Amino acid sequence: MNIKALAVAPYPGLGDLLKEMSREYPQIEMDIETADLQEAVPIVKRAEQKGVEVIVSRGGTASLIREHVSIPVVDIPVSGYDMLRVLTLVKDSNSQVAIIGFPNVCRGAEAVSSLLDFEIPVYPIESEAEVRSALRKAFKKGVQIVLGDVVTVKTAQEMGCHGILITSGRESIEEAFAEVVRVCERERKGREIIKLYETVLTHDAHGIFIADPHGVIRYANRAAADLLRFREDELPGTRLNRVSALLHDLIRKEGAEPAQRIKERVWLHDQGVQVDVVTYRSGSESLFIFYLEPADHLPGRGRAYVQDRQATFAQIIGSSDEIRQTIKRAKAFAKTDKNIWITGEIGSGRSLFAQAIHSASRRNQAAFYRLSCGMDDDELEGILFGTGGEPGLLDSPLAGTIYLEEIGQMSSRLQQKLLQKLKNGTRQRMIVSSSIPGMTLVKQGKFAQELVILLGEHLLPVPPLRQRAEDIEEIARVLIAAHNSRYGKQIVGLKDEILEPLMEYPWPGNVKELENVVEEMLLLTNGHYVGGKEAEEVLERHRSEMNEKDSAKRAEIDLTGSWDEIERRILLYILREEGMNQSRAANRLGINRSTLWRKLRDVLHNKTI
Ligand SMILES: Nc1ncnc2c1ncn2[C@@H]1O[C@H](COP(=O)(O)OP(=O)(O)OP(=O)(O)O)[C@@H](O)[C@H]1O
Repeated sequence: MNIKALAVAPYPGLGDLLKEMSREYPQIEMDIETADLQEAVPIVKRAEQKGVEVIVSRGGTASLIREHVSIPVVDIPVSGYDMLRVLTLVKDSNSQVAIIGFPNVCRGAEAVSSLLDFEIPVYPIESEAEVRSALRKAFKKGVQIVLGDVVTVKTAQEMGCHGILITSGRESIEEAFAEVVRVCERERKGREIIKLYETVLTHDAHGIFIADPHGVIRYANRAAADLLRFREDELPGTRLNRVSALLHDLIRKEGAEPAQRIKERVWLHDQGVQVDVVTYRSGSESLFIFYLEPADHLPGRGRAYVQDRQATFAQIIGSSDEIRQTIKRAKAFAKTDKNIWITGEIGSGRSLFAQAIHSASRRNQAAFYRLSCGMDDDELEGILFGTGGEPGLLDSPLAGTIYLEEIGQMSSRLQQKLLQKLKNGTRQRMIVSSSIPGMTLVKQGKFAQELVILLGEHLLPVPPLRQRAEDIEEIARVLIAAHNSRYGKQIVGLKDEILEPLMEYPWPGNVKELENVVEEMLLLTNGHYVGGKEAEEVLERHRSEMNEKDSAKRAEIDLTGSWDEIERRILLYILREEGMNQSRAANRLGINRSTLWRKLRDVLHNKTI
């Protein structure tokens, strides 16, 4: 094996000896530099960058180098022979002698001097800064000759005293060369083992990553990077809270109870994940090893609606003051962990706001569950509170935010149960929506006041579309762009003559209704602009349907006329009842969404109606 080494000799004579002796070790490719203490630092840093595997130096210079490089540093010892040589030299001198030096120099000095029956005081030092005061102490005691390292000798001479360098002889250098070979073999074996472990970890199907107590990721394998949606090389050095606030919370928990092994199920992006955190103690430091395993079966999934991709504030379109103020409030609420009560008309974007708040909150790595309180009471109870031993959403660590739509429809029995649960504390943030404000529901005797207070820690009224008519054009443009690609159209905008009636229409179904109107208009448009007769007719139909709404409500469904007319009334009645939500209407009618759309289109095309 060929070893790339650098020797830093603190005094020139050592450099010469190293050069001469390195010829006897052809496997060590050794560069030799002469530098003492600080002078050595830039030299060794450069050498490390160039791929030098080991550094050889002596005494204080070796110790200093060790602080600045991560490769091994071999210390040329001061052997018993070296001590013997120098002590023999000064033994018969009439002057008082002392040794001042780093531990490697002092080591053995006492043993050798006592063998020679030559009492010699020893002043050990740990750093260059201590040399002067050690010398002063020695001079006070009448010392005239000081034996030591380069720095000791230089300083003694500066202070007007004799200094004799304790040099390292051939035996010490042989010892150092043998150590270079041993250290390199050990390092290479260590590197091989690390490589082997890294290969195993890289190919492990589990996501594995390691974080330090400050939450900085030290290592991450490929599977972890995939689950966390980062590049493998981006993760080391990144703070865990930037990657996932939820996982970061786990180590905060682990930090509090270090003996425990943590097992949690969390929601990372669109994936349920089983997380195990093991604490590894390395010296005084604790490292957290995370094992991530994708978990396919998530409680509540399927029964409650878990949104995989969350909407964000960027998707809320509009530049009216009303919508801007609402977004501003909602963004401020997102920063807190308090429950939010959203009021607003059907289709006004309450659910969009709930999702955007979740996405901007610290819970965004956990799931957003959306449930309608209009569903069967027992089913809602099962999902929220658990059934058959399976925990409910309110006890599931997976749910970050639970959004309950139309909370006003919740039965008083479930209201009481939810109230009890909230009083005992839940892990989830609750967002609820209603068309009627909470306190009005209380006055109507439909809702428990205490629950309104607990769920409405923050109140977010979402304005109806008619109060922000200036947003209509902007929303319509985005809808047109989306539908163009869906229906293969090349529509580029709205004609001015349709914009005014669109802005004047009161939009009882709000943005949801606007979505339907624009979709209908677009389907009937053959040119490049939405407008003209067909578009006006679509709007006219909506207007007359809206006018019919009151009478239809009074008379329920008018059963006069042809079957087509009755079917059309039923379809529109159900659609309106479901807030113009086609999926829910189709569900209620027991037909699929495309059949509903086809029926609506036929009805709309039928000019006889
Ligand atoms: N400001 C907006 N910008 C863009 N799209 C919007 C905006 N507000 C609402 N929408 C869209 O309108 C539709 C209805 O919104 P959403 O479902 O959030 O309303 P809702 O008040 O929760 O009503 P519902 O209870 O009927 O679902 C959704 O497709 C939503 O993406």
